[in-house]
Amino acid sequence: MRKYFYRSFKKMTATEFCCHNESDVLRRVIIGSWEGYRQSEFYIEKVNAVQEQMAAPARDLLKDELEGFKSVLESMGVEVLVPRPVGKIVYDQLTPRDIGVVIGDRFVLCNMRKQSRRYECVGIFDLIMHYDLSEPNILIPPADCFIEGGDVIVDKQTIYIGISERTNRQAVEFIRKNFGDRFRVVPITLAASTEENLYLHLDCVFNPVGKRHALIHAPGIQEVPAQLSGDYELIEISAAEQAALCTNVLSLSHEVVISRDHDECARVNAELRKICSVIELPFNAVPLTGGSLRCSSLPLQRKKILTA
Ligand SMILES: NC(=[NH2+])NCCC[C@H](N)C(=O)O
Repeated sequence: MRKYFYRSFKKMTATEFCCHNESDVLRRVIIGSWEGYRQSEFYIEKVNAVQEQMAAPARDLLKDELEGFKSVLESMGVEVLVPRPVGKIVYDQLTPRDIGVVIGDRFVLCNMRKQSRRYECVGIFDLIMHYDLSEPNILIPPADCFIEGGDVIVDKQTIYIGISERTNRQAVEFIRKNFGDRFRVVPITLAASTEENLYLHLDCVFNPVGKRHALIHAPGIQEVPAQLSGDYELIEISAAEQAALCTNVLSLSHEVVISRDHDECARVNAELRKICSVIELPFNAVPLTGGSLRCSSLPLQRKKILTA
């Protein structure tokens, strides 16, 4: 295993993009917005099996839980931004993770597979367009490249990319071309979803936590790359735990993680408590749409303190 050490890094301006590690200290994040959820029946597209099978969450519960998420983040010193409701053509802005991703000091604006999510990014334009003309820091992938942020994990000088229902091989080429000089790029092909388990994005089956651990549901990956067992101490997640989206935690640092307070996540939370502190949050509404805490958050800035 490679050795890493921690040190404090240069000061960042408020608008700078910065994400080098999944568990660097979170400074600035966009979270899901419940406002405008399912405004117009006409534009609703059930985009995954969970949405097909479950009743849609109540707006009041979405509001309470997302406001609870915001309060916890703010109490931990994180600046929280919320997308502006786009309007009736976008029925769901609960999981901003997928519409963009910060890699290093650049923002990739994602090409979404599902038509109902194609214009979701309009809600975050005000939050990402900073007019520093010296720096082309927002990348737009080519038209044949589908990529969603839930399939992209940046950690320890590596970009892991899930090849999934939503992200294709062209995404790997695009990422290699733009970031290959600075990051190792490791594609991970997800297994086909089963009746019980939806393997929608990489972060539903794999997620680094703490300094050197990672949560993993190996059956959700076609072939687990050797790098993963080399780089991490892996914590295995059962099928029932995967279905409850137990991998989908949000790291605030390598010392603190926010996880779902749910019976099915109790064992995983106990395992996590051995390596960091765990803030357990009631979060049952967004998971009825197929995402959990990682999906409901889009980090724009993490203080880079882990260097090789
Ligand atoms: N990063 C994630 N796992 N996101 C989950 C997204 C759920 C969302 N409703 C969709 O199906 O597109």
